[in-house]
Amino acid sequence: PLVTSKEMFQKAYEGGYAVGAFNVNNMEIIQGIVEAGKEENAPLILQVSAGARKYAKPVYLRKLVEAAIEDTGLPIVLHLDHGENFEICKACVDDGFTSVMIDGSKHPFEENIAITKQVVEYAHERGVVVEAELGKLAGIEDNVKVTEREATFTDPDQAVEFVERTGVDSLAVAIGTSHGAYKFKGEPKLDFERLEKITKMLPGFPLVLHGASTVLPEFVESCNKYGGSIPGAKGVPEEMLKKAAGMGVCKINIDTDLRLAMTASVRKYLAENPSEFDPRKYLGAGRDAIKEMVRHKIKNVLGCNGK
Ligand SMILES: O=C(COP(=O)(O)O)NO
Ligand SMILES: [Ca+2]
Ligand code: NA
Ligand SMILES: [Zn+2]
Repeated sequence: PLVTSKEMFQKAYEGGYAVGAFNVNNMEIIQGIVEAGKEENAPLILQVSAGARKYAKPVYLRKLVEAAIEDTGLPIVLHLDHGENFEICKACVDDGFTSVMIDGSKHPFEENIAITKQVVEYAHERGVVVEAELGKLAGIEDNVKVTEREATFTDPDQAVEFVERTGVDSLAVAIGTSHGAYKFKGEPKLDFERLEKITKMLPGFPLVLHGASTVLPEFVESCNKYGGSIPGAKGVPEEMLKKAAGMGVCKINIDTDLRLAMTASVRKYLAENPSEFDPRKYLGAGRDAIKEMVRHKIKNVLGCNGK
């Protein structure tokens, strides 16, 4: 059924595991993810960004998610990822989403609180849960000195005040991750002391980890081998994700690993089958790769299989 993440996160928190939040843009991506969830009997969060709504049109994504629920009977959350303003959050609440993120992290603290409260009020009245964000995800570690970079991370004391004043249901925290395939220049590192402190100060409160793709080497190598060029791509080691899942993190966002699984497989298929031109062949190969990757994440990283 279509569900909110309320119970999902409570169970995840108590069970010391996390639920996967996978970005969706088309049929094959959704099918790959949902097939994996079915095989592992896992709850799923299918998240739609503003870009996905523009690419596929809201109605197609909504109907595809409805189809996934009808086809599998899994508990599935339809979530808006990185809602930039009240309007898009409202549109998704009105559109039947069960969860929305209002990403006010680029605003000053008080503005972030104000816009988040506005979304919480509208969403809660309609039984929809809200994710917000405090702190800025680090950009690529270019010439930003560590101290400056740390300054953009989530402040634990502010997090407590933010949650109390907004009534938000979950909070995305910045502890060193960033979006995309180039997360670290040097050794991957997350600020677990900070995560520990936030977890202790907000016991039982669900935290969300963005920018959590591992940037799986097998797909990076395959992309580069079959005509791609993504040198130096690097993500979050799976051991770190497991550690975070055992703490207050209940939702782990994965988009880049989906993109790499699809892209690596399509490149490989086309390179190995030059005379093939049936989209079902190469999109099917991408779908299979996504399914296997998501199964691996559910079983070996998130721990939400059979939950
Ligand atoms: O946070 C994410 C995805 O992050 P990745 O780029 O690491 O998959 N979406 O909101
Ligand atoms: Ca943000
Ligand atoms: Na957890
Ligand atoms: Zn994100």
